Amino acid sequence: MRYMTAGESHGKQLTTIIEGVPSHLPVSNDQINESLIRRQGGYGRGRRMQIEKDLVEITAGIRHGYTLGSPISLIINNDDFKHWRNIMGEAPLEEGAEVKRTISRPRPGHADLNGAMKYGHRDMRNVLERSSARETAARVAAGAVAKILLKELGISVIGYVKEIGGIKAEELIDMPFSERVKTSEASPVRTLDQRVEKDMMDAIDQAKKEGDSIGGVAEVYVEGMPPGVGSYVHYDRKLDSRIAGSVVSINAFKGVEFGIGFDAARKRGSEVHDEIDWSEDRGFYRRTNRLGGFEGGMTTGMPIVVKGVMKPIPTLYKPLESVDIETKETFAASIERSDSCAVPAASVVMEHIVAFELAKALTEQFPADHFPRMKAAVDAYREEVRCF
Ligand SMILES: Cc1cc2nc3c(=O)[nH]c(=O)nc-3n(C[C@H](O)[C@H](O)[C@H](O)COP(=O)(O)O)c2cc1C
Ligand SMILES: C=C(O[C@@H]1CC(C(=O)O)=C[C@@H](OP(=O)(O)O)[C@H]1O)C(=O)O
Repeated sequence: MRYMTAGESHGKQLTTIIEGVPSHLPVSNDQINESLIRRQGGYGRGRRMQIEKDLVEITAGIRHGYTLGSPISLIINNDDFKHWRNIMGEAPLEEGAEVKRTISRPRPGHADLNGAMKYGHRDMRNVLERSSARETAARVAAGAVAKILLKELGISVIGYVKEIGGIKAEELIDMPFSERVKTSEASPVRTLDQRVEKDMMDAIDQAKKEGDSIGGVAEVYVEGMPPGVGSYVHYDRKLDSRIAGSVVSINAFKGVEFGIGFDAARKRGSEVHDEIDWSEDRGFYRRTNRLGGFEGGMTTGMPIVVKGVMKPIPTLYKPLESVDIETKETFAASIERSDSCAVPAASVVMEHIVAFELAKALTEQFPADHFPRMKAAVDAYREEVRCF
């Protein structure tokens, strides 16, 4: 399975094309829309989210509610496009006319300056339109299809917030999956720890009041992955490394941890590794899950626990200084609108990005042309490893 996306933030629409989804998988607009709506929510978002109502249109690859095995094409409209029609250049420029409102002031923390140098753009709108996190809507659509495949195989994935602006949610290792879903959905900041929810909201409000922004940590929790998915035999088949790469590909994500993560650097081996045990009904399992579900680039069969670190939003009402590429003069950027914290929304993005990597790995490991055949193979493998 692989996917590509196209679309500018204020352009007409976003497009996602997913290739390699098995045939005969039931997929509905409603399931994808549920994911898109979840991504738009969360405390700390700016005015743009009041304009957009992300809904998917399926234009290829699905008939009568089932996948065909051919590429799936998904479209999401940008409702804001109607305000940007002229600036986005729907029609070619007339002879001698100039593009209106060109951007010559690169924003610190964004792709603007490096992207302009790389692609030779003097108007940095040509960079920022595509580097915007608006694109994560298209990625969530791909992840929503992956989540459907995983669910049919008995694998559940949920993302939530662990930390915002230094306020940490408690580790709730024993919280059941369904509780994680319910609690995070009911929380305005999508945390599992209701006691810190208000403090997180206050921290967002405070940052916003001061014209600043804050980041945090999102966590994705996965139950039901069979052991041995991924591989140790070659670097680019290690599933933890693929997940790490895809998490850092989310806009503003700067780091990844599995299980106890960076704490492992400060502990002894006996406090880090998970002892192996066996029982008649479970087969082999680990007594603890400090390594977060991976050993040797493969799943252990224990829950996958992965964290992603998101930097504070770079566009600030309290402007940072930069240099105009035309005048070479220093300026302090003033802005019209921005999110002040997008960690709650990004936790939903991360959930879908991890889901896609898991579904992709499973389609590589099991026959994946026809979903019922794939499911039979996964079920048979589960039984084989349970009796190992
Ligand atoms: C869901 C989400 C929403 C975001 N919203 C904003 C925003 O409103 N303003 C902003 O400056 N950056 C926002 N960002 C972050 C920028 O897109 C990102 O920092 C920028 O493209 C530079 O990429 P990098 O931080 O990965 O280097 C958002 C990121 C995500 C995941
Ligand atoms: C549009 C989305 O996020 C956007 C991501 C973003 C950025 O710079 O990354 C900047 C903001 O857009 P605008 O400049 O139009 O206000 C966010 O709203 C979205 O998540 O759908």
